[in-house]
Amino acid sequence: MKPKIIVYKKVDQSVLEYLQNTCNVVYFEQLDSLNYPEFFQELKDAQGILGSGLQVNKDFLDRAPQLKIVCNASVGHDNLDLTELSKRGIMATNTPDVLNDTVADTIMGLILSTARRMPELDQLVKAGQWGSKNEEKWFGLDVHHKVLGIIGMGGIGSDIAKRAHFGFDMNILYHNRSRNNEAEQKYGATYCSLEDLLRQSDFVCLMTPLTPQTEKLIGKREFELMKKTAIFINGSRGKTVDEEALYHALKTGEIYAAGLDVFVEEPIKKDNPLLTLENVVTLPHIGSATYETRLKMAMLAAENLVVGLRGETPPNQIKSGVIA
Ligand SMILES: NC(=O)C1=CN([C@@H]2O[C@H](COP(=O)(O)OP(=O)(O)OC[C@H]3O[C@@H](n4cnc5c(N)ncnc54)[C@H](OP(=O)(O)O)[C@@H]3O)[C@@H](O)[C@H]2O)C=CC1
Ligand SMILES: O=CC(=O)O
Repeated sequence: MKPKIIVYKKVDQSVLEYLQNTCNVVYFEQLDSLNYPEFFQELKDAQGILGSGLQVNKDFLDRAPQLKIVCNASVGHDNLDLTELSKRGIMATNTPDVLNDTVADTIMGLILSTARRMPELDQLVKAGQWGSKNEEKWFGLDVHHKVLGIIGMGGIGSDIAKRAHFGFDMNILYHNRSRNNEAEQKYGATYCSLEDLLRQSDFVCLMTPLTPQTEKLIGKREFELMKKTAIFINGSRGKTVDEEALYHALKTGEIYAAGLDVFVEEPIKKDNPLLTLENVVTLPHIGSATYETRLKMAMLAAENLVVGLRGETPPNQIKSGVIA
């Protein structure tokens, strides 16, 4: 008999067909309060789940006694309690690398749109406020030849560095817990302490995973260390930043602007004060969201699931109990 699995996010038909070759697939295009009861009913005898974002913790796993594998269609896996999964002998997988270029493109978009204030000026033009020829108040900041500090020079960070180095002649600083020799050699990236990076960078780009060590990694003190003309970009997870401190830094001119793809609460609440600021460019967590890349991620997650349920080691197994 084919093992029962649940896919809990919208995926391409080709991914479903691939999974259906070896699995009995229960498909939820998306989960909401209406179909949660049905989802948890199905979970009781499911051996695998595939999707992204569900908090897979002790309570969840208590409701999934047959589970053998949890496949994130994302590279981030802060939604998974790896210790609890490991205790129960349940495999966990993610989808690294296939999204690096796409996320790096998004980050470059945030860098350019914050520095050159594109969304703000777009609104102005559409509102019929392009009164005079060219106003100094529309000026922004250069990107080329500036210093880009990348906190989290991993797969995505390296692809951001590549674009910034070859495309924009930027000087790259980075901070990790360990050195990234490849980024140093290929993109001339210079390793430095977090403090030095914050002081020297024109653009500070946060690209670490969310872990206990990176939660609120950037807060009041870190914004104080940044240049007044610094632009802060967050492509990691909302909780890596103290959002109140970020609001204060933007509101008081401690930093120039921010480009944010991720937030503490997603979807962001309408009354979040960050949304009142002109010097913030927001995106709805769409770093990897192109048709091509989302298909690759879903297919990779499906391959991990099929291999894992065959009793073999999936290509992107996350080390048990290890946080990033
Ligand atoms: N906005 C979006 O749509 C997307 C967001 N993401 C987020 O980006 C994150 C990174 O993805 P990816 O590049 O593939 O991951 P990688 O594991 O390839 O890179 C992560 C980097 O962060 C560094 N890092 C980890 N912990 C710390 C720390 N405490 N202090 C400083 N550096 C640290 C690591 O280096 P070292 O181990 O040496 O410290 C590594 O270089 C994901 O976990 C996810 O949260 C990913 C995809 C899309
Ligand atoms: O946020 C997206 C991811 O892949 O992680």
